Amino acid sequence: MEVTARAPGKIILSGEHGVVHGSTAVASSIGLYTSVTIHFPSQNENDGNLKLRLRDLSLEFSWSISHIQECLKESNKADCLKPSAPAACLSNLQALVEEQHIPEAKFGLASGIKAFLWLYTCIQGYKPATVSVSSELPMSSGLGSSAAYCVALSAAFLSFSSATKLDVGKQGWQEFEDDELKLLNGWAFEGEKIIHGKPSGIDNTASTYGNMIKFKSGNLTPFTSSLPLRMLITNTKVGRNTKALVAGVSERTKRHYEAMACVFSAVDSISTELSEIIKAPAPNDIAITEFEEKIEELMEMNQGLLQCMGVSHASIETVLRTTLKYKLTSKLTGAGGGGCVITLLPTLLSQTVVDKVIAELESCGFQCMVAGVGGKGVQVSFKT
Ligand SMILES: Nc1ncnc2c1ncn2[C@@H]1O[C@H](COP(=O)(O)OP(=O)(O)OP(=O)(O)O)[C@@H](O)[C@H]1O
Ligand SMILES: C[C@@](O)(CCO)CC(=O)[O-]
Ligand SMILES: [Mg+2]
Repeated sequence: MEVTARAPGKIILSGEHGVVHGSTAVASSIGLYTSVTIHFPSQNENDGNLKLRLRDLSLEFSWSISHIQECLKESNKADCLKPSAPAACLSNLQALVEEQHIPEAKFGLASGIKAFLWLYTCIQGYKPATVSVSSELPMSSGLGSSAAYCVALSAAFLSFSSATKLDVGKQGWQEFEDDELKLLNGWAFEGEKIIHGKPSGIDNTASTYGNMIKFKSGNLTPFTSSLPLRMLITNTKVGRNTKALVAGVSERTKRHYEAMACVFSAVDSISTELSEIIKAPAPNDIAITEFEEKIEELMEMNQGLLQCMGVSHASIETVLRTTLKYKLTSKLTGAGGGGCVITLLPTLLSQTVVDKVIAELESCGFQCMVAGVGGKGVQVSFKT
């Protein structure tokens, strides 16, 4: 028996970083997924091990279940209905990861592996299994790869627990009930904390629920766009780490508290206005341009404030300058410092211009894709 869970990545249209400090932010899921399959061995296959296969990286990690149980005394007490943090056993999780000799170039994976061990043992306990992960999302690039990973892991593990009422015999993708989504989002948030340090919860919430969300201080308001929005996503391929960028903004806030409070307040107003514009009744054909120009102006203002926070990067500035040549507006998305930039593609923009701007961005070594905004959140599919 096995189950596959898939969880989407996200883009933040406005409010990243500010949201960690209490500002409103607006995010949307995108149609790129991380998938997690969990397979419980038959009696013949059972070697008493828990295995994690990261397919895209061709890496496999394996621990004997009895060894994990000995190390993680804290998760022995966990209740799958109550998401909890590994406070007292973080160093034991660290030791379980260190014994796996992760290649130095992939060192960022250590926190993801810790999150996996914590979520698995708290939700599933001490059963041998093979968990395989594959992803369409570039890792560490601002599209919420860490959140999609934590949401897909939590969904797969909870699918085989008493906490969910899914139909194991049903073919095809199925969705969770509201209370189940809340629980799995809670576990994914615990995973994100292990990876990020101090996440706001917006990324895991966007991945869990899908579509568009307004998010402030842990509170979610789902909404839909009155018009389809199309974004060009440019991956600068400059690697960065969300934890370090979030910590950098907090340091700047300590140094310049009053000034940063004003920046966060401006971010809050921009996100609130943006969500009002996007969800307002669809404009007629003449007003579409005006509607898109308002979104562009708010994106540009938000980008200016992200520069103020110190999270832009030379590669991001190159994307901004390049798209501006075509009268297009862009902003960084996610934690910044490299990673991905989004550019609104107006409805009336010709394909010739889209092709030209993509060609110019790709000639700088960047990678481009066009994404529709919104789409389904987490789903699971059983195989008997
Ligand atoms: N498919 C995956 N397999 C294993 N670990 C993953 C996977 N995807 C993400 N991770 C973990 O998440 C980390 C990247 O998270 P990080 O938050 O820095 O980037 P991001 O989530 O892509 O961007 P952002 O948070 O700005 O949206 C990786 O170093 C790894 O620990
Ligand atoms: C930078 C940040 O605001 C968004 C990362 O996608 C961090 C967070 O909210 O957890
Ligand atoms: Mg992340």
